[in-house]
Amino acid sequence: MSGEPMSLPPLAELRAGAAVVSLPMRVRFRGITTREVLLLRGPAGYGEFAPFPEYADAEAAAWLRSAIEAAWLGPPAAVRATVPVNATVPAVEAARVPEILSRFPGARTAKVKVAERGQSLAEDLARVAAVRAHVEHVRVDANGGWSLDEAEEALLALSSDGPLQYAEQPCASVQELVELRRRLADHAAASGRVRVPIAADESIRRAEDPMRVVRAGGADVAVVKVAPLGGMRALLRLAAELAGHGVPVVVSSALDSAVGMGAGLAAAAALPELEYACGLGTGGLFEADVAAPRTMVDGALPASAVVPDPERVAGLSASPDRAQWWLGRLDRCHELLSADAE
Ligand SMILES: O=C(O)CCC(=O)c1ccccc1C(=O)O
Ligand SMILES: [Mg+2]
Repeated sequence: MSGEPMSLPPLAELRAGAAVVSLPMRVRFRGITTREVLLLRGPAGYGEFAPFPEYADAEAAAWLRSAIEAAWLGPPAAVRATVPVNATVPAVEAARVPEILSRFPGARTAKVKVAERGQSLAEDLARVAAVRAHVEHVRVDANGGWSLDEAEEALLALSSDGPLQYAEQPCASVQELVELRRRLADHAAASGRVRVPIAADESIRRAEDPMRVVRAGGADVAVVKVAPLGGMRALLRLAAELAGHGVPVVVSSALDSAVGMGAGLAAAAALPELEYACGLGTGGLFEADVAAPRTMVDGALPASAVVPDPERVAGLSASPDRAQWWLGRLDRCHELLSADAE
């Protein structure tokens, strides 16, 4: 299924190089304030196994495949040394926008979270306006939080005083994305303005998903993440297939630690075409990380791997019961991958 033959290391080898950390976040994001990560050490470097806790083992197994690729095989050949990234602005009040943007020095693109549960369109409009005052290209991410009608209304309002680069997952289902894209095309034709492009994120989790949403006519752009897709090489194969359909990709993080970010940056650095800034700048959302933060220069990050700092890793160690939980998950996902390989 993964294409590239890569033999599965024995479980004992994975366990020997495993460390579980818990990273504190500066702001609540995706409903969480700490991010747990299991680091793996292999002959080619480090890998990150960090599926969100609520994911089932079958889905989490793809993340393990990705971690093993990073630590046992290493990155694919790069065609660029640095990767432009976007600022990621959580659903904070507009007054906090300058403080958030200051963590992304030189970024010319910002992604703004919208449609947060319990918030209003007025708050989204204020947050996006505050971002527009500082950043050239603005995209929004609703995480599927709008109904079709809400998305139509919100996107027209949010693009009334400046273009949106795209709207990421405005509605939850592929069908809604298709219909929204149609409605937005009608508005564009009637107003003479450009249509707001749609990017699919949550609609793309497994390797077969992106082609499904693209064929249905639900996406102009594909948000792709290394770990859920099963690794850097799996992402590159997908990007090539999408390029054949005229759909560019945006490589993003899944709130990765500095190690996991290395895999995203390496995949982005290996893409033949890179049209958009990548969502790989979220390291700044952590209060502490397993390695010194990469330095963002002119809105870009170096694509090189980092080595976790043992002192930081020790200081960020998860509690013994959380570490046990992660090791149990590692065992189960390893078992799933070995059944797959038979
Ligand atoms: O794309 C970015 O700018 C950062 C990554 C990001 O937003 C994200 C991180 C973890 C989980 C979900 C998402 C998301 O894109 O919705
Ligand atoms: Mg998203």
